[in-house]
Amino acid sequence: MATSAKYYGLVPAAGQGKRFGADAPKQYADLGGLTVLERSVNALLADDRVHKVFVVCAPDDTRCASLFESVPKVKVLPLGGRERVNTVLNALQYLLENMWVFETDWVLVHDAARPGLTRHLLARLIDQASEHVAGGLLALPVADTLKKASVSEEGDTSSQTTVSRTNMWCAQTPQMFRAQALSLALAECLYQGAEVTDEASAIETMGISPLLVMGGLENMKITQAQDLEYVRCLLNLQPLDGEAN
Ligand SMILES: Nc1ccn([C@@H]2O[C@H](COP(=O)(O)OP(=O)(O)OP(=O)(O)O)[C@@H](O)[C@H]2O)c(=O)n1
Ligand SMILES: C[C@](O)(CO)[C@H](O)COP(=O)(O)O
Repeated sequence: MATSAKYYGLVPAAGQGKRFGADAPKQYADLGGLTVLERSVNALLADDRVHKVFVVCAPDDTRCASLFESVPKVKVLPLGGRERVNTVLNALQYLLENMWVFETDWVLVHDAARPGLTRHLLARLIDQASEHVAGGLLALPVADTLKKASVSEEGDTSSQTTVSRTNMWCAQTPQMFRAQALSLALAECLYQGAEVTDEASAIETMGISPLLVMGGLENMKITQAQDLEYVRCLLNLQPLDGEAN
C-alpha cells in the first residue's frame, strides 16, 4: 500500500549575515529571548503535519547543535555550502541518499532569517500547495511602483526605468516541493551555471509553475540590521525605540 507523503522542514542556516553586519551570524541574534533561528524552526514545528525539521548549518558552526539537542523533531546537519543553493542541495542529497526523506515527500525550505512565519501562513501554504502538482511558495504581491536603477561611476543610484508591477510578486519562504524533484532541479541549475536564489526558480526550469500562496509582511526576511527591529515590532515583542505603540 502506498504510504502518504510526509512533510519535512529544511532550514538553510549556514549564512554569514554579511549585510546584517553583526559579530555573529544574524540567525543567532536575540529576538525576545530566543534566537532568530529558534523562532524560525519553531514556526515550522507549530504545524503537527511537519514530521521533522532539518537545520543545515555551516560545517564549522559550534552553536547550532546545542540549540536543538533537546528537540527530538529537529536534526542538525553541518552541510552548509558556499551559497544558499549549495546548502539546500547538500542537505537534500544527504537526506535522500540516507533515506531520511523519500522522493515524493514534501520538503518545506524556510529561511532561518524569517522568524515571523505564523501558524496560519504555514497552514495556508501546506493546504494549498499540497494540491498543486508543482508545489508552491509563500509570496506577496508587489504594492509599490517598481524602479530599475542605474548606478553612476560615483555610486549615485538613480531611477533608470519604471517596471510594471502588474502580476509581480515578492517570494518568501517556506517554499514547498517534492524532495527528489527539487534536488534534481537544483543540481541541474548548478550544472548549467544558473544563478539560483530560491527553490521555485529551479522548479520553474523544469517547465512547471509553483503555486503562489499569499504570504504576509510579518514573514519578512531579516537582511539588514534594522530588519531585526522591524520584525521585533511586527511580532509585538518590543516597540521600535521611541515609537509609541
Ligand atoms: N551559504 C549560505 C548562505 C545563506 N544561507 C541561508 O539562507 C538564508 C537566506 O540567506 P541570506 O538572507 O542571504 O543570509 P546570509 O547569506 O547570511 O546574508 P548575507 O548575504 O548578508 O551574508 C539564511 O537563513 C542563511 O542562513 C545558507 O544556509 N547558506
Ligand atoms: C529565498 C528568498 O528568501 C526568497 O525571497 C531569497 O531569495 C533569499 O535571498 P538571500 O539573498 O539568500 O537572502
